Amino acid sequence: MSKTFTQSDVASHNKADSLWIVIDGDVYDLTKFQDDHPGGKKILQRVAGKDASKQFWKYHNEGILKKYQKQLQIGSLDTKPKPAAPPAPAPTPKKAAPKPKAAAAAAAAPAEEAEALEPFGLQIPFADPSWYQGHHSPYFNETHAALRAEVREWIETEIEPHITEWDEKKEVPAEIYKEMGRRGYLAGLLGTHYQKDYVQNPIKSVPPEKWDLFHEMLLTDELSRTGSGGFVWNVIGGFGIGCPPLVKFGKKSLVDRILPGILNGDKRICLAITEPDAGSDVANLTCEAKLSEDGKYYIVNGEKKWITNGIWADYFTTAVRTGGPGMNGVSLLLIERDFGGVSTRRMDCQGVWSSGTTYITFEDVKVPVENLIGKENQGFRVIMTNFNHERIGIIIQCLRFSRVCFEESVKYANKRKTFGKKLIDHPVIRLKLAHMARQIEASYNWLENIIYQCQKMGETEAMLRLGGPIAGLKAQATVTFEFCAREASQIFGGLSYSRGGQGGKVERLYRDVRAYAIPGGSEEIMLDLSIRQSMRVAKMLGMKL
Ligand code: HEM
Repeated sequence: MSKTFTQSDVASHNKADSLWIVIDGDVYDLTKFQDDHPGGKKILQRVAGKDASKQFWKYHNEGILKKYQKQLQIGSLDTKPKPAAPPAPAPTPKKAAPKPKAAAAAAAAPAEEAEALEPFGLQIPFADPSWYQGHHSPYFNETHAALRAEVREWIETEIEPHITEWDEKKEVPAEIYKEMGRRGYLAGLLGTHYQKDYVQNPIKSVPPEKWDLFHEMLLTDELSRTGSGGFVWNVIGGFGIGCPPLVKFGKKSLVDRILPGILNGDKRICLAITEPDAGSDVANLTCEAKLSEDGKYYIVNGEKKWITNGIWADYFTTAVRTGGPGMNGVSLLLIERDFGGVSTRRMDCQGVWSSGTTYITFEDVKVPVENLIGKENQGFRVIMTNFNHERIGIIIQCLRFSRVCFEESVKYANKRKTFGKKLIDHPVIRLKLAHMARQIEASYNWLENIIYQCQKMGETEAMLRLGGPIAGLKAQATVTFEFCAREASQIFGGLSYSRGGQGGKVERLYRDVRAYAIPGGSEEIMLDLSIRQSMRVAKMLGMKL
């Protein structure tokens, strides 16, 4: 914005028919906007011609300026200091104190030699993982820092300002999913190495051969800073659980035919397992697939419920019954919408509004046998393997949402005053923050350890040995999220009871809590499994009691 004004220029626009104000040295013309201002026009007229920064920040958060700046800002005051480099995010993170040769070799350096990375972000303790604040980490290096800067910039400029609007509309523009493909993100979110052979544009900031599971974790984590389960599930929900079985167990011809379209963001895929009468009890699902007499097709009939992204999906990775009762009669089929006989309708749910939760019916859908994923009647194992990846995704999202609740609370507690003091100066508020932080950090450290184990173990070993801990951490993460959403809501008071505005993120996340605590294995099932599975495997491996 190149135009500059003096304080007295602004002061002459102090009436309803020409209403200018100053916020942080920038000049805004609110003449037309005043009638649409949700806080009312009189309140704006009272500060017309003046510096209203203090009043503005009392009632709004940063998102409002980002959203309206282009439309309303007409220039800046001549007294505004020339912009210094923005405080965050740091554009090109470097080592804090690089040793000779260390910077270049950082990505490959053994963990114990790694230096702390430069601080990044707002530096609010616990609002980001500690390695963002210059703490040492054996897991993260410069390629992670580069990805972090890339994703955060995109989220802060292109995504966050629109999140509330998309949530209310219950839809994210299709263009955003396409952009996920264009940026190469989808090819790195499959719990595997980076799928570089299937994408036109690999990720800008990380060479494919350097990609590891910590990049994947970081990408999901930064997407979750939007504070919207609906957004995260829209862009990676169906994909992150529907696509890995195809990549890991699909026939090469099938993968070669459909994977490029998915990873480049042109086609969408989802996972269809849950049924009206079979949630966590996957072994008892009833959607049937009968082999045709000529052995070339399966004919699929049945219903699926609570399927994320189903209304927009081109492909459905679907659990079907091909054999007798129980887990040994279950297979996985890749059903294509184009086959016909697939109907989808949106379900109205408590949370994750923009994720497109769907009810699906399959009526005499003819599916070629080439679309079988894995072996007939051995789909249960594929589903179980996939659950670990799904649950890790849920854990990452829940812990970041907990951080968002914490961050929003800290910022608000530092500006809101009650009984003559800022909220942060009341011990009872600090106690709430402390209980949030201790749970977030303990859970996150367990998460890092599990990601590291996944990185080191093979698929089958990870399924067996990590199934228990991942289930336990999933429960831990959803309980932490529920706690943080509740406490943040208490700190925000009425502002988190109404939608939008300063408490908007907290209100939305509070609504999203159950979408994390129930699917992917409910807390009760997870806690039980965490012990059962861990004991079973330990016994196999020689546990002595
Ligand atoms: C660029 C200038 C401004 C814009 C774009 C703007 C925009 C908005 C928006 C979108 C809301 C709805 C709530 C939200 O989403 O946060 C709102 C609420 C409000 N605004 Fe503004 N506003 C501006 C300036 C001001 C100023 C200068 C004041 C005070 C002098 C003010 C006072 C309020 C109040 C009291 C509310 C209601 C807050 C609540 O519901 O708790 N606004 N504004």
